[in-house]
Amino acid sequence: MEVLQRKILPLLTLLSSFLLYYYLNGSRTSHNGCSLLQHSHYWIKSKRIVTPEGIIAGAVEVKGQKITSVLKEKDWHEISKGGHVLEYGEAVVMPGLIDVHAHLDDPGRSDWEGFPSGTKAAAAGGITTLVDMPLNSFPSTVSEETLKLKIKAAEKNIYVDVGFWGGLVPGNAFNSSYLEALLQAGVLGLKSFMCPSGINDFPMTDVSHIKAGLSVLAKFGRPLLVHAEVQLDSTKESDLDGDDPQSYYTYLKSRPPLMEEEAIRQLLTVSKDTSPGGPSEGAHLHVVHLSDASSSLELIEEAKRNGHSITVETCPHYLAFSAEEISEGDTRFKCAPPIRDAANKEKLWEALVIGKIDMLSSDHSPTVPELKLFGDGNFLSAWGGISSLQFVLPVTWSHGRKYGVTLEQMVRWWGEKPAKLAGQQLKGAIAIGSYADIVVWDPDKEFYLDDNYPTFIKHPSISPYLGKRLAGKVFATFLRGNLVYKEGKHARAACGVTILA
Ligand SMILES: NC(=O)N[C@H]1NC(=O)NC1=O
Ligand SMILES: [Zn+2]
Ligand SMILES: [Zn+2]
Repeated sequence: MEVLQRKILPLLTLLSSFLLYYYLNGSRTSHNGCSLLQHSHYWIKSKRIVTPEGIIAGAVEVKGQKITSVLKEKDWHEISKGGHVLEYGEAVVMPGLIDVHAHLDDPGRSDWEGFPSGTKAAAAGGITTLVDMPLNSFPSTVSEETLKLKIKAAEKNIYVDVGFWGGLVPGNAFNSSYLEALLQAGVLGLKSFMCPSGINDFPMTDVSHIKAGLSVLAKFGRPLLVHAEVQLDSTKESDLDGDDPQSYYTYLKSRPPLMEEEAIRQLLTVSKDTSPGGPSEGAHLHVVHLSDASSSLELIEEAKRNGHSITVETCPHYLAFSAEEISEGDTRFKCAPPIRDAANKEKLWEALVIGKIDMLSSDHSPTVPELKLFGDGNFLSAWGGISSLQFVLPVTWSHGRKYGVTLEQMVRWWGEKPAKLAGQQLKGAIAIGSYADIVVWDPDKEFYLDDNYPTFIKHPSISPYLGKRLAGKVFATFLRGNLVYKEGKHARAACGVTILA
């Protein structure tokens, strides 16, 4: 008995004060494991909060899932007494990124990426909402049934919110009730390819399919996203006979800017249906991953001037890299449309900065390392797709700084515009009533993306960003009020939700 008193009691006292300390300091995770923070009512305080009304020094109040107030420093002191405060100093507080173009490959190809690793990478990169593409998973999301398989695969496996695009393919394009069932089941819009997609159960569409798709989308007020490249007679494989498949220039030759230009020219013959008073008014056309900054972009400008409901995105890889720097056989850089020369890159930045390009997306399209064919470095047969999901924030910022990019522009390209495209009114802004989807990051902090950097994508080795020095480090990511990521660590439970229209 005396032993018990002398030895065990002090230990118990120590243990309970330890537990009490953690409880009071809020370092304990939430009871359901969704958050690394115990509080559900708190303030995020910083000198640089990016709001729709400009950058302010102040605090954002979060209660449950929503932002309940946004106050300037001078007004904050009075009201906040007693509340839990997360002090972030000079770090930037802005809306979590919305990536409207990611291939997460679940179900069916989770060896390529999958919902758990893809959404963990997103959270670590400051992305709080992803819209998953209908292809690269198996089966492709082209029907109500296949959407249900997506949703089932996502449930309890996603660390950020995930919405879905449905596929517009020749097999469903002229069957309006079938397409309506897919839209009613909750896809945020449709996606189609004007050239072979590289995926057998996702065949390409022509403008007649696209015209039919737009007329159905008009009833739902949702967009069609199009991969705008068409095959030309002049770019048949046979014309490349004798060209070195390990040379990036051979690949460039196989996909000239004219492929984009011609596709967009064709698209505009049907996007005019979306104009006010047109037969598909209410529908919207969105050109994904534009690479050609010359004629293709001019055509889109013309369509906008003529009242078509049309927008365009480009991706960080077209803004970060140029053909000149891609080494022989380095298929990490292979994507479609291809990364073009440095002069084109300059023009893309210019168009983005002045608003001719509306927004950014990752087009994260990973695969298994074997399909990148690093052994023989054949650009013509390796998988085309850039792995980038976790890095888009620092990549955009690091390269954008040279072009005078502002924090407000970062929010426009990665928050406001993509939220609008995906129909998410409660996302993409630090505003009262919006979801508390927030990223806290340091724009000045530089780092090497090396082995010491915590990466969460499934196959980091296939990403062309590995080994690069970047600026812009994510400290913390909040999703619907939950602190889901903090300095290399995720909340235990996968508490993202599926977003259905
Ligand atoms: N299927 C697929 O992901 N294709 C994508 N990859 C790429 O580089 N461009 C694409 O459209
Ligand atoms: Zn594409
Ligand atoms: Zn894609």
